[in-house]
Amino acid sequence: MSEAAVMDLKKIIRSIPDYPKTGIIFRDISTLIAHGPGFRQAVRQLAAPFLDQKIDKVVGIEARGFIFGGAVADLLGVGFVPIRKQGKLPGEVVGQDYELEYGTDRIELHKDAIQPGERVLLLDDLIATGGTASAGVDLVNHVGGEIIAAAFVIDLPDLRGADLLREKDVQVHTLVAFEGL
Ligand SMILES: O=P(O)(O)OC[C@H]1O[C@H](OP(=O)(O)OP(=O)(O)O)[C@H](O)[C@@H]1O
Ligand SMILES: Nc1ncnc2[nH]cnc12
Repeated sequence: MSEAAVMDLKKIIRSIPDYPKTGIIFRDISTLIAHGPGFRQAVRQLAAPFLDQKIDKVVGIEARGFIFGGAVADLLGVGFVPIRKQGKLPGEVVGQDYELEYGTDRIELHKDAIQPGERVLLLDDLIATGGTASAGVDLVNHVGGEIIAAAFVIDLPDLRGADLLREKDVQVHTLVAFEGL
């Protein structure tokens, strides 16, 4: 990073209690991405461990993973591939069901978006239970990509999602952690 002061990104992320339901504290990255220097720092910190890792593709998970994934792909000088919620991608897809901290869902990936053997960095804003990211890893593996790592701005360690990924031998990179739900 340049001479610019290093910011505490945690202070720029807004926390909203009882959203989307009672008991959940929503960690809202909209305040971070609206903060120019904070957003830039987050993108640079997400990409930093991977500058020399010969990444071929960044895969970002809808919707908030697109914001960071697109910027990190640009910084690494590689292509960006979206994983989207069911029914949004127009080409032939592979899909995976998964459980969320607050519900269930299905995500999809274009079958031809990643070539066999390509080195993939998975990106999302936040890891909670790890259900979403784990499904994303499975999709990338299914089309023959090699997951090099998964990177997130926010870790909710009490929900053990990062541990789940590590148990699947995925390297995990996170920038800030919020204890509790
Ligand atoms: O680790 P997990 O328990 O799976 O939760 C993390 C996921 O939940 C949020 O996305 P959400 O499904 O709310 O979608 P959005 O980005 O479209 O708001 C977040 O952006 C992650 O993708
Ligand atoms: N607590 C939380 N805040 C923001 N996004 C989330 N996705 C899953 N859990 C979340």
